[in-house]
Amino acid sequence: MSVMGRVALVTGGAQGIGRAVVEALLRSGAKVSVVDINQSCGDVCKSELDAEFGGDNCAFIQCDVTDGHALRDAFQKTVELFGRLDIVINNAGINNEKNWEKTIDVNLTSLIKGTYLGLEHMSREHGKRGGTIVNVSSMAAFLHSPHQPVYTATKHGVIGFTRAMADASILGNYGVRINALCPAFVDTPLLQSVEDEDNMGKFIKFKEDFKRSMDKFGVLQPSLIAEGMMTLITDPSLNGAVMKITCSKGIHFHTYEPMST
Ligand SMILES: NC(=O)C1=CN([C@@H]2O[C@H](COP(=O)(O)OP(=O)(O)OC[C@H]3O[C@@H](n4cnc5c(N)ncnc54)[C@H](O)[C@@H]3O)[C@@H](O)[C@H]2O)C=CC1
Ligand SMILES: CC/C=C\C[C@H](O)C(=O)/C=C/C=C/C=C/C=C/[C@@H](O)C/C=C\CCC(=O)O
Repeated sequence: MSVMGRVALVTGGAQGIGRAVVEALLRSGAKVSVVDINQSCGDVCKSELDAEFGGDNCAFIQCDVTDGHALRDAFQKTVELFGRLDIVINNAGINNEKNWEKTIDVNLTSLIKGTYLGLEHMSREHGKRGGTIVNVSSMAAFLHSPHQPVYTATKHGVIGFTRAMADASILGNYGVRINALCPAFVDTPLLQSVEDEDNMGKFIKFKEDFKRSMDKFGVLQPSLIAEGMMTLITDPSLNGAVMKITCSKGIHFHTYEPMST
């Protein structure tokens, strides 16, 4: 599927992985709505993207994804601005073991809301023409990081939810492909949260072990994550897929055994 002329909404799109994905989409001819809580970062992002890709191709919508009404408005505004919606990237995420309830709210609850809103705007069930959703999980879902138990739980949850919804989409003939992306460590501002007790909470005492884990597994560049993301967005054969991206194996897929009776 070509993304030329298609419309995408990317949560957490103002920096890091989200920003790299926004740029990849714009480069391929999509129009993109950047939905992010950070007004100043979003303003800088918007002016830089306007300079590179032209002013009519991208919008910044300031929105806290945990505010259900604001998130609904962000979807609506995207459709009003660009006339349609084809691609939803639920990417916004935080690492906060101290305020772990907020981590569940941002990383899982809001991602579920974003998926349901995406379906309202794209599913054949709602009289729409179909589309694609990618939910951002993490390799933490496979390595159950002892430095981030709640973060890890949210990323497991993202995979379970995504795979169940992908099956629902087939059963319900939604015409929407739903996939998950699991990067290992990526060089973004999120990595700085390892230094901060306000984020790590009582697990700050494992900080050095955490850093050893980053040294061991390496740190990826956001551009590679955007490359994997574009495959999930454009490959029509992918639904319920769980893409992993690691330094050792690059872009690859997790395989599941078929369910036995
Ligand atoms: N950086 C890494 O090592 C890895 C990151 N991930 C996941 O990738 C996704 C993106 O992470 P990064 O780009 O690394 O993080 P980042 O911190 O660089 O960027 C996250 C973006 O999300 C926005 N955001 C945070 N809370 C929000 C909220 N309540 N409402 C709206 N926007 C909000 C931030 O303002 C920021 O622009 C997250 O889901 C993260 O869990 C997964 C694996 C590894
Ligand atoms: C302070 C950092 C905050 C948030 C980011 C968070 O820690 C996160 O999501 C990071 C996850 C990193 C996981 C890294 C693991 C990498 C593992 C691989 O190299 C293992 C090798 C192969 C995988 C096996 C397979 O079948 O693919």
